[in-house]
Amino acid sequence: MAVCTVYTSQSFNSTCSISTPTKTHLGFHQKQVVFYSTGKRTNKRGSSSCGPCVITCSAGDSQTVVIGLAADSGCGKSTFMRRLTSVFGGAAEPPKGGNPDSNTLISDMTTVICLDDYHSLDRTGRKEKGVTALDPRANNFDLMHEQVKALKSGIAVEKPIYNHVTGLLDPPELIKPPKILVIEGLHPMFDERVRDLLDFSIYLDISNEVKFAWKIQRDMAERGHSLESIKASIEARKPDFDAYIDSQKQYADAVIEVLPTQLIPDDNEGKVLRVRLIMKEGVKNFSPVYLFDEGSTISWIPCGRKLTCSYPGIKFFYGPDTYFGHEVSILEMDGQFDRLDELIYVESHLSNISTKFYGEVTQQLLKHADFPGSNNGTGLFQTIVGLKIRDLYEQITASKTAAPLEATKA
Ligand SMILES: Nc1ncnc2c1ncn2[C@@H]1O[C@H](COP(=O)(O)OP(=O)(O)OP(=O)(O)O)[C@@H](O)[C@H]1O
Ligand SMILES: O=C(CO)[C@H](O)[C@H](O)COP(=O)(O)O
Repeated sequence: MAVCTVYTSQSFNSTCSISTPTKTHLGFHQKQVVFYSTGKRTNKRGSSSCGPCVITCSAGDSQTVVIGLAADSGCGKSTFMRRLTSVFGGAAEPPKGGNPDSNTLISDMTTVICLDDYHSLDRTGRKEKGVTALDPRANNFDLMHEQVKALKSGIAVEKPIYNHVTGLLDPPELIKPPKILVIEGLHPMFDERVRDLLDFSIYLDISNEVKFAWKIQRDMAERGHSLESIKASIEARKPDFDAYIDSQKQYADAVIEVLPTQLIPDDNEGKVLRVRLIMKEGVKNFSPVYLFDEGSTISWIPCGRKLTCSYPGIKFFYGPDTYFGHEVSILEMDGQFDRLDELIYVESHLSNISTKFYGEVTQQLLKHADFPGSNNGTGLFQTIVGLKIRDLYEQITASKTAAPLEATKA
C-alpha cells in the first residue's frame, strides 16, 4: 500500500479528505490529517511516494468574520484592540497554557492575531539580509493567506509565533476559528489575497509629529531608550513605512487619522490632537456615522452650557469628501474633553453610531478612562468603530441565519 506523506502546518476542526492519484481517503478527522513526518514543521503542503496530495475540508458550521487593522508599530493598535474586545465583553487573554510570549489575544467572541507572527525572517535573518520587518521580503504572505482563509472557513490552524523578546520564530500555536478574527499589524491589506478575505478594514494613520511624541512617551519614559535612538529608528523605518505600510490606507474601509491640533497656532507639544474618522461610502454592512444631518457639511463648537471646555476648546467637523478616489464621509474632532461624562452631550448629536442603548459610547469611554486617548477623538472614534464592527458582525450572522429560511420559502 502506498504511503502518502502530507506536510502541512494546518490542523483541522472538521471532516477532511485526502486524495492522491491512487486513493481517496474520506472522513479524516483533525489529528489524523496533521502529519509532521520529518519531525520538522514546514509550511507547505506536499507529497512523497504517492504523488501530489490534495486535502479538502468541509467548513465548520459558522463562518468567521475577519477584520483587518493596519498601523505602524507604536501607533495604538493594542489600545484599539482593548477597546474593541471590550465592546464584545469578556477579557482578552493569551492562549491558556501556551507560549508566554504569544502575541495572540483570545476572548469569548474575538481572537486577535498579530501579523508579526508571519515574519519569515527572524531578527538575525533581517539583519543579515539588510531588510526591515516592514519589507514584504521579511514576511510570509502565502502562509498568512492560507491560514486566514482556513480560519475564515472554520478550520483551525497551527500559526507560527514571532517572539519579540528573543527575536526568534517559536514553535507554532493552535488557533481555532473564532466568531470574529482580527488580524492586526503591519500588513493586513498589503497582499491582495489577504485583503479580499477581510469583511472590514481599518487603518490607523498617525502623523509623523504625533507618532514621534507617542514614541518618546513610551520608549523613552517606559523603555529607557534615548531620544537619538528613537529618532534614528523612525528615520530608518521611514522609506519602507511609506512604501509598504502607509500605502495600504487607500484600501481601508475606515481610517482614523491623528494630526496635531489646529486650535493652538504652531503647536509642537503634540498633546492636543485633531482626529479624523474617514469612512468609505458603499461598504457592505457599514453605514457611516454622521453629525446632525447626513450628507451636509457641518462645523460645530459644542463648548458652552452643556460641555465644559478649557483652552483650546473643542471643534467638530462633519462632511462628505473623496479619499484615494473613493467617496467618503469625514467626522473630525479637534481638542479634548475636560469631563468625560459630558461626552453624552456630543454622543446624543451623533447618528448611526450602532449603540444598543442611549449613552453606550460614553459608558464605554468612561469604563476605560485610563486608556490613552480616552479624552479625545482617538478614544471616541476607536470606540465608535468598535460598535460599528459589532453591528457589522451582527448583520453578517443575521443574513446567514436568514438565508436558509429564504431558500425554504422560495
Ligand atoms: N490615543 C492615544 N493617545 C495618546 N497616546 C497614545 C494613544 N494610543 C497610543 N498611545 C501611546 O502609544 C503607545 C503605543 O500604543 P500601543 O501599545 O497601543 O500601540 P501598538 O501599535 O500596539 O504598538 P506595538 O505595535 O509597538 O506593540 C502607548 O504606550 C501610548 O504611549
Ligand atoms: O514593526 C514591528 C511590528 O511590531 C516590529 O519592529 C517587528 O515585528 C520586529 O520586531 P522586533 O523589533 O521585536 O524584532
